[in-house]
Amino acid sequence: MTSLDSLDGIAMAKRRGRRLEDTPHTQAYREMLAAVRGFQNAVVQANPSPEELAQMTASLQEMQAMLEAQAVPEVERWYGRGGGRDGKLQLVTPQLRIDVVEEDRIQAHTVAEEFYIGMNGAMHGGIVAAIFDALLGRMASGAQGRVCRTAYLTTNYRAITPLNERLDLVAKVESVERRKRFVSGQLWHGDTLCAEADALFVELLPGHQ
Ligand SMILES: CCCCCCCCCCCCCC(=O)SCCNC(=O)CCNC(=O)[C@H](O)C(C)(C)COP(=O)(O)OP(=O)(O)OC[C@H]1O[C@@H](n2cnc3c(N)ncnc32)[C@H](O)[C@@H]1OP(=O)(O)O
Repeated sequence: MTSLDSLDGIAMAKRRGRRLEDTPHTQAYREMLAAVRGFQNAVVQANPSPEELAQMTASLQEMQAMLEAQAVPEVERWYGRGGGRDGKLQLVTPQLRIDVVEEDRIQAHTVAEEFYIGMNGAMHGGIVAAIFDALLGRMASGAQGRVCRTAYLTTNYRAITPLNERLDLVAKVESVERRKRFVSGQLWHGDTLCAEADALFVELLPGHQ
């Protein structure tokens, strides 16, 4: 099964949402993902020579083939799992670290590395929105681990979001109507409000993808 073959959304989310157990093997996977993050940061900052580029491309193609030989169906993958206070094993956003979890409020922080650059030292706006999607989605899921999907997410960009600096995040449940959770969030750099978002998450019903 590939990611194109889908299970019931609730069943998939319950299996994929579990924290990845700690074994030497999964620890090695965590270390590889951390190395990929480091690599991504180096890629966006370097202009290598043609010889270096040819060498790196050949190495990457070799590594890609190793990974492709070990591909597993989505439901068995370690990527996207994790959970806990250090967030998920993923590369889409900077690592989000959850500091406080309450029933209707979450506090978290992150530091976005160079890979997430838009222009002129500012974080890419799509990444800001992706951070809110992850954090507000976590808020909507709550302690019960409700399986929700984003129906809409509106982001307002108030000031540039700097890279390589601590950013503080807060998410709140504003209201709940049946399956709908209206959630808001803010992203701060010190005393500066960089961005804020509001979103609707709808809880899935059995049988929904
Ligand atoms: C460290 C932190 C990181 C950790 C992260 C862990 C957590 C990870 C979290 C990751 C999170 C990432 C998550 C992602 O990124 S999910 C990926 C992005 N989202 C999607 O792909 C969702 C696509 N859309 C759908 O699947 C359906 O439309 C959904 C499921 C949303 C609703 O279809 P469904 O058939 O189920 O329901 P319904 O149509 O009967 O509607 C139900 C109610 O909702 C109201 N409604 C619906 N849409 C809208 C709208 N746009 N504006 C206003 N209202 C809207 C509607 O009027 C009705 O209201 P009412 O009549 O009841 O009053």
